[in-house]
Amino acid sequence: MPSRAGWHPFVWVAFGTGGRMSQGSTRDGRAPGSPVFRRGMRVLWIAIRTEPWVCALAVLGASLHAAATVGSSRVLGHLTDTVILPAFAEGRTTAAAMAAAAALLLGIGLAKALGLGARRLFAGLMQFRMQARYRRKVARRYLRLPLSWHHRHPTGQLLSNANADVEATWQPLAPLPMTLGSVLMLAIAGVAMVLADPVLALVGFVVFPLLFVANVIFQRKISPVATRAQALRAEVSEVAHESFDGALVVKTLGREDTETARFTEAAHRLRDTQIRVGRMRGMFDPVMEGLPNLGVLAVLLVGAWRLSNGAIAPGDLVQIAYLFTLLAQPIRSFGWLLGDLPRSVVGWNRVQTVLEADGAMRYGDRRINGDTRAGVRVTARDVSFSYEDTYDGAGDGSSGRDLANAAPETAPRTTVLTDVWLDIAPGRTVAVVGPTGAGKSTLAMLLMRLVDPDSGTVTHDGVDARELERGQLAEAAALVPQSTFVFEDTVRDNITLGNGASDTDVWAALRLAHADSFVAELPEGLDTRLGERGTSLSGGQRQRLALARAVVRRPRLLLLDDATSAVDPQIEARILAGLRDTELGATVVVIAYRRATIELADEVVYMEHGRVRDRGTHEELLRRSPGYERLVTAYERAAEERATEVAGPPRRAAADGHHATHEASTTAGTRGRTGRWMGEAHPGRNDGATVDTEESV
Ligand SMILES: Nc1ncnc2c1ncn2[C@@H]1O[C@H](COP(=O)(O)OP(=O)(O)OP(=O)(O)O)[C@@H](O)[C@H]1O
Repeated sequence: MPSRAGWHPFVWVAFGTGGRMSQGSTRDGRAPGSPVFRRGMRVLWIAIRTEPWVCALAVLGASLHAAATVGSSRVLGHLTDTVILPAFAEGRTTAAAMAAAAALLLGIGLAKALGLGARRLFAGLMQFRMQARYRRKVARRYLRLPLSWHHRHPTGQLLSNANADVEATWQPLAPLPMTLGSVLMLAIAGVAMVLADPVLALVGFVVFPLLFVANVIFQRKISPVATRAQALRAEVSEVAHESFDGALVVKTLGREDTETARFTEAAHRLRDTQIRVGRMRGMFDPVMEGLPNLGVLAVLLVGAWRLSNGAIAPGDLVQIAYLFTLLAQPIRSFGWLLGDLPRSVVGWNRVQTVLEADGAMRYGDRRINGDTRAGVRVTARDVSFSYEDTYDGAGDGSSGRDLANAAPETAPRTTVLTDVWLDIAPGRTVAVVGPTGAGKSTLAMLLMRLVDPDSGTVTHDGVDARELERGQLAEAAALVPQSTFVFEDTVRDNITLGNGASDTDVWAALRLAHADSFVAELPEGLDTRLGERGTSLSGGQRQRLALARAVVRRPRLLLLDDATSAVDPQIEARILAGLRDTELGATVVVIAYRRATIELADEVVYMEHGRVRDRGTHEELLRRSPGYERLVTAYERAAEERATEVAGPPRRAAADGHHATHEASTTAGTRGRTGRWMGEAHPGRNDGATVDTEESV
């Protein structure tokens, strides 16, 4: 399994599907020519349309709260004039007046509490429902997108899309009902103030627009910084994911300090940007806090003058001053909403980039013909394929080389397969052999339709793979890569992956994969839970589980991409012989690096530099293909060298030449993120994994 054609975890579940990312929105939180506010309103409108009832209930709660709040000021004004002032004037008050006042205050308090509770409850419901819905959408999309798309997007970025971006998108839903309620509150308050005293109301009408203007200025200033913070959040998650995922490499090469420094740098960049956001909020919040208080002061000054003139009653002044203090909070909710909008728009754009990505992979409505119990005839006709050169370090476009988000049709590409012709008869076992970088794994991906060819066609039982209905190939074919993915689940569920296979079928598959003996020895057999990524298993055990997972589906086409590299050569040969001889009847394509495996194949396809150089039996190729002869001899020599190096009976020892030769190849040239090792005539494999013998399990 090549490192560059690395398998994304989603592949294990999906066995491939597809699409291409569509462009159209920039990542800076603004669609071209569309201001953040308008874009943000459109995002909120989507939520309102999706959850109309929950939203209506939240707004109803907010309105009740708003009306009760304004009502409470009116009640206070009324009580000042009818209860408090007469009490001061006469030195006493009636029990009936006191009871009426208490009942009024209690009623209004209850209405406020009810409104507040409903607003909070339904606003939260709306926000979390939208988050859950979009997390689901993003995850479903990921599983449907083709491998080529996953190659172009770092896992950390995908995690960030599904978490931070979705959360940011729906963050403004929390203050939204309050803000809508505030609009109502301002309207009622405006009317109440005009009715109480038009002159004092004028003071309010000056302060409220000021608050609005302050909000707009703030939103303009904070938008680009919030956008940057959102992108940096994704970057931190990417770096963290890479460091943790590559923990083994980091530890074995003593790169802890370097990785820590890399993470710290990203974390500091995020910290600095967030501090800038905080600083802006720090400047804005006091303004928002202070303006209503200035309003209260102005109201008191003008009100005192109006009172002394006898133009208003004391209750009117109390009512308006109290309204001002009450309104400060709801008006701030405009600020919260507007403050959240830039992040929301950025998050939405990032989420949309995923949701709109559908890619070039299309499906038809045809099914694979032929006998459903026999192998599939696979052909490749004049197939060429190139990879996009897509790596973008920051993933946020900041590097200026945002190839991961460049339109696929304009991204530079490197051709790795040229004019490949293949015709594999049903039930045959074919070994694909070639130096590293020759394109063997890419060919396997094409046969599994994890990617589509640039030109030419791949057919299964005569049907163009592009015309097959979605899920057909996943049903009929299985690909087992070298590096296997194990879910943190039981052995049984790791094998069936919920396909309903019986325990008898599971054991039969385990026997075929020579995994039955070690599974039987596990503490709870099929019910044993495996650690994250199968860390409780050896490399060879994981590979055999993956093989069992594939054969339990009784595939009609089985593609083994160096799938048994960590297994003892003799067991590997026995597994392959078993696959050939069972009533499975599958067509088997095995990317092979061991002579014993190659010799078991009915036919060998020899590849070099992305082309099929020769095909025939092993003996035929040895006779007429010097490159093939050199390669197979090198495999054999390396295997012998390893065998003599390994003293005593190995428990879990490297038992063939893969390790040594692969190490030689990795030191001979480094392969960067987009590096190429086309056509190096070396036989190495296995990325340093240990090889399991039967006893080792
Ligand atoms: N996702 C990718 N993006 C870009 N280039 C890639 C990608 N995967 C593989 N390549 C390149 O395509 C070429 C063929 O790779 P491939 O993995 O198919 O070769 P291979 O014959 O299977 O090699 P190996 O024996 O090392 O596994 C190599 O040059 C490799 O660097």
